[in-house]
Amino acid sequence: MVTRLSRHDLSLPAGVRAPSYDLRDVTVGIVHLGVGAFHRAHQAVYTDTVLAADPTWGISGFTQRSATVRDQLAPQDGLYTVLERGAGAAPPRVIGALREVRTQDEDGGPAARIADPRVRLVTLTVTEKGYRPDAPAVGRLVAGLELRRRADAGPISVLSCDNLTANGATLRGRVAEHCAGLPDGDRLLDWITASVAFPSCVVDRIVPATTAADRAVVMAALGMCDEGAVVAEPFSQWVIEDTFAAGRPAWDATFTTDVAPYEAAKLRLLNATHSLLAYTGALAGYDTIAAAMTDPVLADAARRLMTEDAAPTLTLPDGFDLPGYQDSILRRFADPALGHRTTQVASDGSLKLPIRLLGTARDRLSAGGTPQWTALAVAAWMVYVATRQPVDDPLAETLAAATAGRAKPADLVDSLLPVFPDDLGPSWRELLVEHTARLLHN
Ligand SMILES: NC(=O)c1ccc[n+]([C@@H]2O[C@H](COP(=O)([O-])OP(=O)(O)OC[C@H]3O[C@@H](n4cnc5c(N)ncnc54)[C@H](O)[C@@H]3O)[C@@H](O)[C@H]2O)c1
Ligand SMILES: O=P(O)(O)OC[C@@H](O)[C@@H](O)[C@H](O)[C@H](O)CO
Repeated sequence: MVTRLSRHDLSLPAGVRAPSYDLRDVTVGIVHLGVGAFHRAHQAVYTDTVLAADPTWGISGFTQRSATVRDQLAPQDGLYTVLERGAGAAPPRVIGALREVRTQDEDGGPAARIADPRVRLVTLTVTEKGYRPDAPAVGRLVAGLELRRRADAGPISVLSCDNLTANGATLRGRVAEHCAGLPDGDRLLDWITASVAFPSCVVDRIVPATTAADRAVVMAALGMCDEGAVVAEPFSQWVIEDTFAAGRPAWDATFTTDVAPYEAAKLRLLNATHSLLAYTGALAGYDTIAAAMTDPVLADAARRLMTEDAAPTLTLPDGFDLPGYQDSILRRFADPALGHRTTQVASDGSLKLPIRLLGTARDRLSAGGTPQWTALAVAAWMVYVATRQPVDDPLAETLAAATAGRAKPADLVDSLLPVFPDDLGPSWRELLVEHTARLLHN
């Protein structure tokens, strides 16, 4: 039988990097909500790197929807491997930063941990869905902040690491809305205003869902079974607004006073293009983003979405190398090593498109421009929704009902436009109808 990765046997083969600190020295300073693949390949890696110098920033991770990740990681004492794939990949690395992994019902859940005075930071990766009013993550966070207030456990910071616009301010807004519905919500909100910081940050690393084949590669490298392994590209970036209330780890990140220019560049260039490739690629029969990038028509559309539509809307940080950034995005997408599935990136479009694409469309239209490639991406989503039922989206039922029997391009566009928060006007609708007609007749 193959041994399972655990702290009792960390005799890893040469070529596999192990934690450089003693796991027994690490105490918990961070509570993380949503222990998905991305957290394990991004924030937990940055944190792992600082633990030798400061072991007070271990992570207590709480799963949000199921016990699967707890069952994968708890028997491994929170240890797991990050396997980099693609040009310049580093050797496999075992991460020890996750010192606890629990479901939200265990040991008082995240609330009890957030009330612990040694905890000074809460981080979240709960997807775009996790910020909807019906999602539980914000309520769990607020319950923890209330317990912390009552325990007089001191200031704390809350850092959203999801792909949202102004993720810190957005989360602060959701927290305030949640407090407004509580019996003693005003008192809690006053305490939050005085004691809790919500810095914004921009996260970037492509981390596809782990497959059984990935786990087999990790097992061959480790000589041990690792149920919690994650696969990532070598590239990693984190730009963080440096406004923490109770200290922070000395992460090897970019700290700044204003993340907004970085955020717009990342969402409107990288994520928008990712969505374009996901929908047009899936409609053309490509399984992965890299396969879609082998199609010259789609690769050209990806470049032109960035250069013709998104770039003119951006105010870039000083010294930002725009052509280099755009080239690097296309190179990253084209790397076949990752196998990022078009259907994974295509999920939750009703929530992602307003964040990634509609800001560019609005800005180009109000400047008198014609955002052709942005319209192509949104039209491709519309055709995808109409032809790939059921789609993976929190509004799946609404989308199915809206598009049922809508075979004509104009009808399809009119059935789906109300899903978005803003009406961008008749010329936008016309652009969508043109692209939808072309896609439906291809
Ligand atoms: N994977 C990437 O390449 C990547 C890169 C940058 C940013 N991100 C951000 O991280 C998020 C998670 O990505 P991932 O790859 O870890 O996905 P994943 O599917 O591996 O994990 C998703 C996590 O979100 C939680 N979640 C999902 N729906 C929720 C809901 N309604 N309420 C509360 N929690 C919910 C899940 O329980 C899980 O912990 C993304 O949505 C994105 O915002 C991901
Ligand atoms: O993770 P999601 O579902 O919000 O979006 C899918 C991808 O576009 C995204 O994860 C990118 O890979 C990532 O944002 C790169 O940093």
